[in-house]
Amino acid sequence: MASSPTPSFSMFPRFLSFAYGVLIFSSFCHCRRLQDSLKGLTLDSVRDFLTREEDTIVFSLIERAKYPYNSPTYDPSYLHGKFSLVEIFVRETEAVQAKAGRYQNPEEIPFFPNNLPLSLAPPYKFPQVLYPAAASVNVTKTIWTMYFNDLLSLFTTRGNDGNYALTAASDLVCLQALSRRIHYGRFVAEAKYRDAPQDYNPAIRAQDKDALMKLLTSESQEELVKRRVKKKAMVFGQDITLDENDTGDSNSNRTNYKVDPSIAYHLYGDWVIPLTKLVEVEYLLHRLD
Ligand SMILES: O=C(O)C(=O)C[C@]1(C(=O)O)C=C[C@@H](O)C=C1
Repeated sequence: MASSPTPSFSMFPRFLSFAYGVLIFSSFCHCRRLQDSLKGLTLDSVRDFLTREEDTIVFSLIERAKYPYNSPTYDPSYLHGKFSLVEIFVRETEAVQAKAGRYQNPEEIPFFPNNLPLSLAPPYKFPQVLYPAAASVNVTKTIWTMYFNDLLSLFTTRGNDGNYALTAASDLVCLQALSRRIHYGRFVAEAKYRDAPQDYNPAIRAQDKDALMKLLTSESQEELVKRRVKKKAMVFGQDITLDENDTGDSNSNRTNYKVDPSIAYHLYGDWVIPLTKLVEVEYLLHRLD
């Protein structure tokens, strides 16, 4: 029977040059992937993402508005413990989602990152387009407080229907959509910086937040975003009724909306856009670290 050749020391130089070749090739591929992903990061592409995210946010608000405010969901005394039902729901769901690999994606940031279990999913090579020293900008605490203290009562009716678990589940979908949109400000800032580093560098070196805010602000774009979100709330949230002979082609009965479109407009103008800009500024402050 032929025996397999035992590796001899004389094979090591060949093995080493092979391994070295693999290393060079894989870092070449990595660089190519990085370059490709950076090429894909343009102001248009990040704005496309923000536009698509509006759909998710508007639909999530419409879903949450199915239930009244349901205050026991937010009151720790309802469960006789330290945490409210919604907080427990978010913590536990994030743990399951962490195991499923959700937070491998740099676009996703958990509200409760401490003690999250490791991902069971094999690592996926998400494009690493963010500047590492700036990538950790995090405003989840502000989003959490804003959502429960300011937003919720604006688009839910008063009252209580006992659907606290469903309420918490819908809150989580809203929170995750808002957080993804707002933290996407890191990608917007990176795209803007790459477009014109010479414009941003002096303000970054001076750590001048006001100058950065001025540089990245486009009032016309903000107005366009707010008007589009308002329209989405009108189109996605209208009550659809069919008369007997209605073919479904007409545009009648557009007066009842599940979420008031002007609230969607103000939600963006007063919270979503300002927080996205805050993330952009914080990101840029660390862009030369
Ligand atoms: O589209 C941009 O340029 C962004 O920076 C995003 C955004 C927004 O949050 O929608 C924020 C700041 C700008 O003033 C305009 C819009």
